This record gives sequence, C-alpha cells and structure tokens, in this order.
Amino acid sequence: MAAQAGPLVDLSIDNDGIAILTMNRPPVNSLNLELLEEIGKSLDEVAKNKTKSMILTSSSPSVFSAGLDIMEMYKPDLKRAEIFWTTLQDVWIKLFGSSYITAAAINGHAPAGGCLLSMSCEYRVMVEGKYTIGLNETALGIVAPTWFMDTMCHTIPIRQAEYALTTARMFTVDEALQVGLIDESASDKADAIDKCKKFIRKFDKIPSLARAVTKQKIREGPLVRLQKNRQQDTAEFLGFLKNPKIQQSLEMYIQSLKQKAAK
Ligand SMILES: CCCC/C=C\CC(=O)SCCNC(=O)CCNC(=O)[C@H](O)C(C)(C)COP(=O)(O)OP(=O)(O)OC[C@H]1O[C@@H](n2cnc3c(N)ncnc32)[C@H](O)[C@@H]1OP(=O)(O)O
Repeated sequence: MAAQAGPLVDLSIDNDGIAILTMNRPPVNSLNLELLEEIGKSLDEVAKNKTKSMILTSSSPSVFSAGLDIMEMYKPDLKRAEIFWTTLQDVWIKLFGSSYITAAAINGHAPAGGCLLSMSCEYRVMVEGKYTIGLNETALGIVAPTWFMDTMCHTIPIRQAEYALTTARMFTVDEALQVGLIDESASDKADAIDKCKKFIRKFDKIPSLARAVTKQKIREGPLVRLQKNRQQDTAEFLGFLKNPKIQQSLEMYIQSLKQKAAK
C-alpha cells in the first residue's frame, strides 16, 4: 500500500458550526492503529468544543473506508493488536455514544469497519455509483464482534441483519436504501454533505439536551454491553488472531485483494 503523505484525518468546522471529519489514508482508508487514534482524537475535539454536529466522510474519490486494515490482523504483534482493538472499541464508544448529532456522507465503498463507522452515525447518505456497503466478515472467515452486530441491528430490522451478516451481504446503494441501511442517496459528495446538513438542520428547533439524552438512552443497550465485556471482547479478538485457520483465511483474502489490485 502507498505510504501516507499528510495528516490521516482532517477536521474542519464550516460556517454553520458543523464539524466535517474527513478520513485521509490513501488508497482506501483502511483503519490501522494510527488512523483510529486520529479519528478518536478528532471525536474528542468535537465533543470538547461542544460542536453541535459532525459529518464523517472520506478524501478518497471512491472509497469511504475499506474497513479494518487487514495487515493489523495478519500475523500481528500481539501487543500492538491489543492496542489496535481497544482503540477501535474507544472510537466506536465515542461515535455511537456521542451526544452531538452525527451523519455520514458515504462517498464510496464501505465494507466491514467502514460500514460500522457509518452505522454508528445517526444518518447516512451514500453517493450513487457502483459502490457497496455491508458487514462482510464471514466471507473472510471471521466473526463480527457482538457490538458490530448490535450496531447493524440498531440500523436495519434484525431479520435482515441476521441474513446480511451470515451471508456477508454487500448491498448496492439501491439495496441499502431499500433495507434502510442508508437513509438517502446522493449524486456526488457535495450533494451527500448537503443532505447530511439538511438532516442536521431538522434539530434546530429541538432542545439539544432532550435530543442528546434520548439518543444516548436509545443506544444504551449496545454501549453498556461492550463496556461490561471489553476485556472479554479483546481476549476473543486476540484468540481469533492466534487461530491458524483464521490466519490462513486472512492470507488467502490478502492474496485475492492483491491479485485484484494488480489486474
Ligand atoms: C475478529 C475480527 C473481527 C473484525 C473483523 C473485521 C472487520 C473488517 O473491517 S475486516 C476488513 C474487511 N474489508 C474488506 O473486505 C474490504 C477489502 N477491500 C476491498 O474490497 C476493496 O479494496 C475496495 C472495494 C474497498 C476498494 O477497491 P479499489 O478501489 O479497487 O482498491 P483495491 O482493491 O485495488 O485496493 C487498493 C490497495 O488497498 C489494499 N486494501 C484494500 N482493502 C484493504 C484492507 N481492508 N486492509 C488492508 N489493505 C487493503 C489492497 O490490497 C490494495 O493494496 P496494494 O495491492 O498494495 O495496492
């Protein structure tokens, strides 16, 4: 993968006071430890500045995020892998449990961890095109953690979530719209951001404390479940990584990605 030039995320505040968090790890915004740390810091920044809302997007022309960086899981240094996983948990807790309004302008593919980040927001607008979104972990021979599943069950009906998770279903933009995995489609990134802003403006007349407490209460179940089981969740992740069959599946998957990229 190409070396990183420039910051891994850009956090700007627009004229309406809306924070725009842009992931910037070419070529595909795969979530490695350093990118997750920067996303986490930006989420802290948004919370600290009491910004009323945030839009999550990507600087790539065709990928929102390719999900977790598979190289963090393939034959890893186990100490780093543990920090990687707890950082991912932190990012999810901060984003899913945030009190400010969140929306994702999904300007490209959003598999696995990319889908998780967008589902952790309150509203999703995806750019039309040959892009797909979904939790495809089973196709890699791995099991999505419970909190990934909880996040999907919080977004689409549980029957659809079970079917999508077990079959590693990647939804086209139209399919995602139909099932409610995204809320709107958009012609391009600017349109997606405009539509996210329109969603955010819906709260102009809603008292912000009532909105925030309602959001946090409705999201309490999945959050408490992870918070109570963080150590076990981390131990399970490390256990997965130590399993030779999982390592073999990851190796085959990496090979297939490399072959596809070389074509
Ligand atoms: C117990 C564990 C539980 C948690 C588990 C998992 C959660 C996850 O998030 S696992 C990651 C799952 N992600 C994927 O399956 C996506 C894989 N990528 C793709 O499908 C495509 O890359 C994508 C559609 C996102 C974009 O396609 P293109 O624009 O055509 O790019 P390329 O496929 O050519 O890729 C360019 C370059 O990036 C490398 N790459 C892609 N994805 C990843 C990734 N997730 N991690 C690391 N590296 C990735 C790809 O191999 C190419 O590399 P080079 O060959 O070196 O250029």
